[in-house]
Amino acid sequence: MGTAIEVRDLVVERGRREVLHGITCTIPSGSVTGLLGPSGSGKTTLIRAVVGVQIVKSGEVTVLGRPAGSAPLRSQVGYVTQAPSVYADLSVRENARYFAALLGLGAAEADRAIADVGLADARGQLVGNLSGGQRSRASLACAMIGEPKLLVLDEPTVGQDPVLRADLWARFHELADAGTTLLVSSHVMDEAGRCDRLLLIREGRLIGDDTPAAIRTAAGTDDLEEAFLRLIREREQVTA
Ligand SMILES: Nc1ncnc2c1ncn2[C@@H]1O[C@H](COP(=O)(O)OP(=O)(O)OP(=O)(O)O)[C@@H](O)[C@H]1O
Repeated sequence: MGTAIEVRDLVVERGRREVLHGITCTIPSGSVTGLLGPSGSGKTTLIRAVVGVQIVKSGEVTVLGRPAGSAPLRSQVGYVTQAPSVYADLSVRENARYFAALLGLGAAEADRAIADVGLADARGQLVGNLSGGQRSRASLACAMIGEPKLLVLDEPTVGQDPVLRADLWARFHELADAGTTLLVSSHVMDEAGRCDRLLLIREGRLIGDDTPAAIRTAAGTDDLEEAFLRLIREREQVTA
């Protein structure tokens, strides 16, 4: 398994305050990596650096062997922000066909992506009339068109019911099995166990980078939420 993302000594300032303090990690190809951490810990900032839309103070981010944000990566990286990025005045199908057309792809690709996120029955509806959870899935469908090699998803399951969340996670793993790399942020600990690997971030620092099983073993608990808390306490003792 190769490396899809390599982050080295990444320091980022936002609003003249340092919010990432030297992050180093590698993310393997063809896997689902979860980026977990409390609100404000720096998940979105790290994601933005990976996608190449974040000004960085120092350090390096390499994606699929190229500097993050470089032009050849544009068709290979799908990014879904927390705010759905679809057109409210177009239907689900029109949105998907528009994004497919930008990549030189046809209606079949668009329809497949819509079905993949469970929106086939709502494909004719205007996005502006969808529920919040449906709108997020419409945005996800558009990012999945063209089978990008890397899919970066910022809290993709917020607002989804348990059945849909399970379906989406199953789909993420199917994509990973087919070779796609997924980086998925969440602050919901019960989703952490669904990932192949976890990056645990707190206050702009990585405090865990391993498989869920290894993190549970290291922390001496089966409960990932408790494991995260123990890692935080250990850190605080080390730095006290
Ligand atoms: N545009 C901005 N200008 C200044 N500071 C910002 C900006 N965006 C985020 N920050 C700060 O950067 C830090 C990290 O924010 P970030 O959005 O990366 O956290 P997060 O872990 O994604 O949070 P959440 O789970 O709430 O989305 C926070 O302290 C936040 O206040």
